[in-house]
Amino acid sequence: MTVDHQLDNLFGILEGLDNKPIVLRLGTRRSELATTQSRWVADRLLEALAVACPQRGFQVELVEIVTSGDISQAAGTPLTQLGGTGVFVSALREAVLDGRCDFAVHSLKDLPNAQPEGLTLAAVPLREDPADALIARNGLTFAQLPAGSVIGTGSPRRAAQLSALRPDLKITGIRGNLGTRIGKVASGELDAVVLAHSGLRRIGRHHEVTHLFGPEQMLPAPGQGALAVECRPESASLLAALRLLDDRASRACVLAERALLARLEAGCAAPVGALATIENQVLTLTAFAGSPDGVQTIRRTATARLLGDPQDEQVANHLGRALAEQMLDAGAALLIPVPDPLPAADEAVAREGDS
Ligand SMILES: NCc1[nH]cc(CCC(=O)O)c1CC(=O)O
Repeated sequence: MTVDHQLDNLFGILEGLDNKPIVLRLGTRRSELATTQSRWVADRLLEALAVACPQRGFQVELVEIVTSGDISQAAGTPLTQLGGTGVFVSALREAVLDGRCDFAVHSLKDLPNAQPEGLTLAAVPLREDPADALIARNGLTFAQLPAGSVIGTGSPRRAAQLSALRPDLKITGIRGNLGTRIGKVASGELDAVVLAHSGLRRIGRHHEVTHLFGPEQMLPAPGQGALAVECRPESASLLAALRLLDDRASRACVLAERALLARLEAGCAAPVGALATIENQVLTLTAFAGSPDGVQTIRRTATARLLGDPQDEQVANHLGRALAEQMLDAGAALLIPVPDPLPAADEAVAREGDS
C-alpha cells in the first residue's frame, strides 16, 4: 500500500487498515548537517503524530540521495561553477517528485527563489538562530583578530560585510562541509572562518564559536537558520501531518526575506543579506547589499503590521518586495551581479557554499 493510501485515514477512523506501522520515507543528503536536520524533523513529526494520531504507529525511514553537488565536491569543483547550491536541492526534489521518497528537508536558504511545480512548502519549522558565527584560532574574538588575518568564506555576502567592518582583514574563498571548513582553522591554514551559527548548533560544534555577529554587524542570508519541508500536494494526509510542524512566525520572517531576494533578482554571487523579526505583531525587515570590497553598502529597514493567518503570507511578501524597491532606488542593482546562465530553470538562484 502506498503512503498516500495509508495516510488517507490519518486523522479519521483507521478501520480496514492492518496494525503495521506506517512508514514515511524522508529523502536526505548524506552530509552530517543534512542527516542531522532530517532526523530532527523526523523526530518532531513522530512526536506530533503520536499526539494527533495516537491509535497508529509511525516510522520515518531516511533514504539517502546522492546529489551532483556532493559528487563534484569530492572532485573539488568550485561551487560557483556548478550553478550554486541549487545542485544540492534539485536531486532531493526529483526524488520526492518521482516517488523514491515521500518528503524532503532542505536548508531554506539554499532553495532557489521559484517554488517548483508539483511540490509544496509543507512546513517551515521553528527557526534556529539565524546569526553568522566566527570560529577563530586561539579563541580570538572578531575584534581581537590582528590586521592581515586571513578569513575563509565562500560567500560574497559575508565577504562584503566582513570587508565593510574590517578592511584590514584578508578574505579568501573556501568550500567544503562545515567540518572541513572548521578544520582549516585548526590546521593553521586560516586564522578564522565565518559559518552559520544554526549549522554549528545542529551538528553540536557551537562551543567552538569565538564571536557571534549581531544583525547590526552582519545580516544573514535570507532564510538562514530555517528549514523547508517539502512534499507533493497530492500526499494530502502527509501534507496535513507535516503542517503540524509549521511555525507561523518563522514562515512569515523567511517569506519576507525571500520576497526581497526575489525582487532584487539576486543570483548566487549576490552580496545580499536580510533578516526579519517579529515583535508585538509587527514584522521588521532589514536588508543589506554591498560591493565585494565592502566600500559601497546599502542598508534599509521597513516594517509592516501582521494581520494573522492567512493574510500574513501576503503581508510578508509585500514587505519584502517594498523593501527591495527601496534598495533598488538606492542603487542596489549596481551591486548585484547578473546571475550566470544555469543548467536548470529551477536552479535559477542559489547562494553560499555547501552545507
Ligand atoms: N552555505 C551552505 C549552508 N546551507 C545551510 C547551512 C546551514 C545554515 C542554515 O541552517 O541556514 C549552510 C552552512 C553555512 O552557511 O555556513
